[in-house]
Amino acid sequence: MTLNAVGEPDAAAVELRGLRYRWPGVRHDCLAIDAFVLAAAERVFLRGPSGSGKSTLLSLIGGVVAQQAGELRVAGTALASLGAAARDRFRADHIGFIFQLFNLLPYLSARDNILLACRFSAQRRARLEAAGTTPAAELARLAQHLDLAPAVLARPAAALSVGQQQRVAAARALLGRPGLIVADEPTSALDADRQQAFLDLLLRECAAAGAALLFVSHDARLACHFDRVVDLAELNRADVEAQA
Ligand SMILES: Nc1ncnc2c1ncn2[C@@H]1O[C@H](COP(=O)(O)OP(=O)(O)OP(=O)(O)O)[C@@H](O)[C@H]1O
Repeated sequence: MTLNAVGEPDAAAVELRGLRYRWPGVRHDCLAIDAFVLAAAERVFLRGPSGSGKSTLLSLIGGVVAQQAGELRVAGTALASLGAAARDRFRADHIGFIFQLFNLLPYLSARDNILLACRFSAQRRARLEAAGTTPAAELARLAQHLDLAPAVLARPAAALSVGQQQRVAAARALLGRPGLIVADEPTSALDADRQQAFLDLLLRECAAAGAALLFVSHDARLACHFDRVVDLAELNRADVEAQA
């Protein structure tokens, strides 16, 4: 358990109860989860067969889609109490997403891609200010840890290698110290050595920022680096076979 500035336990990074979700036009629930908690600063490896609902769960946690039943809290806030625009703002403030294909803006420089995280979130900027730093200084610190040289930061995202894009996506997720980092198969495009190096960096930065990490991967070799392994096929009571 982690304590906040006034010595109280931090709210769980994610807390869900009785969650159900059915994609529009589909006859079966995609997700039916009785309970799942990701504690503040906890690191969970989420696995499950293809089609078991991992990306759907991440979309719900990120407020990209809205749950149809049950309770879903992120950093203590019930997402059902927020409209779509407020969920977008909440995501920008509190969640750093790293996607499988990184979702960088190709014509913006690596530096501007990373700074976007703070441009869209006053809370991220405020957290850095409270820590006595600035987005530019924090970017420089992260870039050094993530082995992104100034010449690389100046290049358009479209001109970066896959490994560089991945580290830029990680810096963008981490900038402004959100309490939750969500990573959807971020290592699938890398060879084994670079997967391990990237995971080490991500775990170190999450620990330094006190951020919880929800990491989706098919690669069981990475699971030993996490506090807990969760198998969505066991957690999810929806009839996934019926959806196939
Ligand atoms: N936009 C959508 N509309 C309708 N059905 C969807 C949509 N997105 C996903 N699904 C369905 O929801 C189920 C779960 O998909 P999801 O992408 O969450 O699985 P996953 O565990 O992330 O799979 P993978 O490991 O292959 O990425 C699948 O049956 C899929 O076809």
